Amino acid sequence: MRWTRPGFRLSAAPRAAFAFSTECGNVIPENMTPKVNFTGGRRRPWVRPDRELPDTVPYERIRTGNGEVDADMSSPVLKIEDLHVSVDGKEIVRGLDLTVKGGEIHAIMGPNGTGKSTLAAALMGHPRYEVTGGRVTLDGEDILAMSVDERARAGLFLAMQYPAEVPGVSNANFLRTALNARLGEGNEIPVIKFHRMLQEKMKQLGIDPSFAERYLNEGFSGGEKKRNEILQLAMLNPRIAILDEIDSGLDIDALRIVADAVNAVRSPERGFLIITHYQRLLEYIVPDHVHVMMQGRIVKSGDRELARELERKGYDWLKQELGIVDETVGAEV
Ligand SMILES: Nc1ncnc2c1ncn2[C@@H]1O[C@H](COP(=O)(O)OP(=O)(O)OP(=O)(O)O)[C@@H](O)[C@H]1O
Repeated sequence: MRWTRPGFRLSAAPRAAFAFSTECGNVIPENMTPKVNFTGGRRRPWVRPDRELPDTVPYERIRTGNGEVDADMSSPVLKIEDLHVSVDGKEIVRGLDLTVKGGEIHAIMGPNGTGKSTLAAALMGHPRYEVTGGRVTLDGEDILAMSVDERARAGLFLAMQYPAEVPGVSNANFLRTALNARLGEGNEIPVIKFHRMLQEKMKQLGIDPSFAERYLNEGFSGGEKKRNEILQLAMLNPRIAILDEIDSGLDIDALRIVADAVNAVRSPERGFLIITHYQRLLEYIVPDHVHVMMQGRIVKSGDRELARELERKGYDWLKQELGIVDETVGAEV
């Protein structure tokens, strides 16, 4: 990806790639080609139904009248098997297994420093987080073999705990670039349709229209950044959405608005992985499964009752039950 100021130019780059590369100073190749070398399974590229499809692609892309991505009508399956992730040579995620299917909401809870954000960043392909073992597939396709950009186009989305500020790139421009990259070459959304859609979603989320032309996250309050992440989710229509602490920094009303927005995009075609510290969010966004992460792996799973129990009792009872003395990833296991 390339962008310069003033009169910046931003080549095709979905949001996560952009944010990660901004954060990490990486350069994403300017001429990114759509991923079409699928060899089977249910993955499909986003091409117009009236276009000839490559031999290896068993289906067409579906597009709604208002230009929204409504790409895959199939239910996605994200499968994580024995995942190990290291940062700077230190193993943080230590053998994690999890399957998220379309229509499901999985909440991941756990004490500070147990590897939750590391898991999210590694799934999205943050270059600092090195996957040292295990397997992650989306509908059978090897996610780990894909670039950040390809993961985003395959339908993975990460709402980050600390969204990057990008001076020089307006929110609207960024979103249109990301959406067009998601739609694929030749299927770009017309400008007017895009702005209509953007205004509609901003209204739903209670975001002031002036935020469209403000630089991405620059000077946004913590809560505004989080709402903006959900705006991106609502616009990009991902298949698997990973939300890393979207509730932090939100006041009670904003929490409700954000939760309503997530509930509004809940569907059998979309799975959610929600990282949170607070049971309150899970009263609004009711999860199907709740998992507790300690020492870089899932140590207990249950339903929303588990979140309530954690709220009442804290983590100590669980540590005692499981015989865990130090839950952080720094601890020897
Ligand atoms: N980019 C990084 N550089 C160095 N260390 C890192 C990095 N990312 C994560 N870590 C380390 O990995 C460990 C787990 O961090 P992580 O942010 O994944 O935990 P978490 O469970 O999300 O914590 P919290 O609930 O506080 O957000 C911590 O010790 C942290 O310092």
